[in-house]
Amino acid sequence: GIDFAVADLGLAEFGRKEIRLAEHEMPGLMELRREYAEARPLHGARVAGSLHMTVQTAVLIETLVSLGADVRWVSCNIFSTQDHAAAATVVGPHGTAEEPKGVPVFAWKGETLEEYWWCTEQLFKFTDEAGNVVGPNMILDDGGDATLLVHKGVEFEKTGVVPTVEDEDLTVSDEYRIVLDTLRRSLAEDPKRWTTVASDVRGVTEETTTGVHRLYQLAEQGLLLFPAINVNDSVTKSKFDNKYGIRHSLIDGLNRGTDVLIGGKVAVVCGYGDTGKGSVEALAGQGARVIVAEADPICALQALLEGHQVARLEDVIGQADIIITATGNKDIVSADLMSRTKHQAIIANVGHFDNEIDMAGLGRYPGIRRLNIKPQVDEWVFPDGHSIIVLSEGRLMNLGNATGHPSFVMSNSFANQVIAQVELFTKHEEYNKDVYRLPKILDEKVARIHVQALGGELTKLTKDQAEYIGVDVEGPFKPEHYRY
Ligand SMILES: O=C(Nc1ccc2nc(N3CCOCC3)sc2c1)c1ccc(CN2C(=O)C=NC2=O)cc1
Repeated sequence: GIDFAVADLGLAEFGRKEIRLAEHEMPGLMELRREYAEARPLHGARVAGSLHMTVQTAVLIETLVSLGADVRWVSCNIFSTQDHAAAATVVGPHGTAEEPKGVPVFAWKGETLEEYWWCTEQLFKFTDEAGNVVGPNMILDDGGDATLLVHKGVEFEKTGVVPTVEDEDLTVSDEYRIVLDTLRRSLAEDPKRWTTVASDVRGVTEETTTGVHRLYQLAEQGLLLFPAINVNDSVTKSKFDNKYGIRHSLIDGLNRGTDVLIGGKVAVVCGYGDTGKGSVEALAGQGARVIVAEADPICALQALLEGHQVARLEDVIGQADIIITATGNKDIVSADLMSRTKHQAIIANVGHFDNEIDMAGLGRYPGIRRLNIKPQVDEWVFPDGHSIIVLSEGRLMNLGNATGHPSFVMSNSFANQVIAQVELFTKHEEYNKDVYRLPKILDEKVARIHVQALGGELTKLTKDQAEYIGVDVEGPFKPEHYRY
């Protein structure tokens, strides 16, 4: 039997139903299963995955398995696991709760940090045919925690010492102390463990900006232990996540959270990058009058040419019925600004991190009262009696008040992941210990599959036309620096 740690295998039946529905909305992954079914290019791959254990991720996992991979999985966030998806992934399409035949998953919603890092450590305990514990030879990462554990492990094996952090050394986070304790324990068991793991790993494919940033830092310091593919910067990943994912789930989150009519209202969107563009389009589509706040003159000009007023947040906050932050920056909406909103104005964040809205400052505002309406929806009442409705406690509301990106959007992201896993596993000799993006032709391949799935008919260039613009008939159609 397989090893695993999930909340409740009894949820597997529900999870399997939602996985089946999601497969229909994830044509990218299902097409890759068909295309690679024969070749099984990931036969022999042992993939350690650290990525939100959701219904969509279950489809990704089962795609890797159908391409021949052996997989172990954890979530990369202590709250993001959908327990029914985790259960269904362990049971598998042909197993039962009594006799699971799926994939070892170590994830449940609401893990403590100690549990989170214990789960992550389980990723590295594959067993080979002879029943020996072996490590992965591929990593699929989101945020870089699996990659971090290997790199820190190797670093401490080199010196033979895992630093003990003196309690008064407050600069070190509690989480880092947990990582050190995890490594100290594992080094005591086997002082060469992580060096062995690292030597087996052919490469890592990374999902998000945070993880990609960490990889570039390791590469710059010459510390990267294996090649990495930056999946985040595939056009069919980040632009689609940010623009089309948010365009869908911003409205979903607002409706589930407040059921407020958006038509006829004034919405202020801070930030007009891909996420802001998706947010503005969705709100304008519902009949809101949208005002954009932007620091970048190019993005601001784009907003104006789309017919939206561009103003400073502090000048228009009093007119706003709905305030959305999508800047990827911090300290966008202060408590003082929130004290000047209309009564029952709604504020929500869909930006990169959780620090766009100053929740700490709001909690310290003199005389403020917090009234919880329902999970992820709070009314904060100011001394003057007016209130503001805050969604997801200022954190990403598309996750807290809705269900994240829709399956079709994740199909694009995860098709890039599968292609990147196949690329690194089968051609790892062609890669140095550096960070790479997928070639544009593969980005286009992901797009082709999804165009076809939506019934689009691509126009074929004649040889003459292709030569005229200096491209191959089959692509790539744009230069590397092209901005879509
Ligand atoms: O982060 C994700 N999800 C998440 C869900 C709930 C949640 N609750 C939280 N808290 C904070 C403390 O107080 C209690 C509540 S944090 C948190 C995070 C997440 C990101 C990307 C994808 C990628 N993705 C999709 O978007 C769709 N399918 C996917 O795999 C998923 C989840």
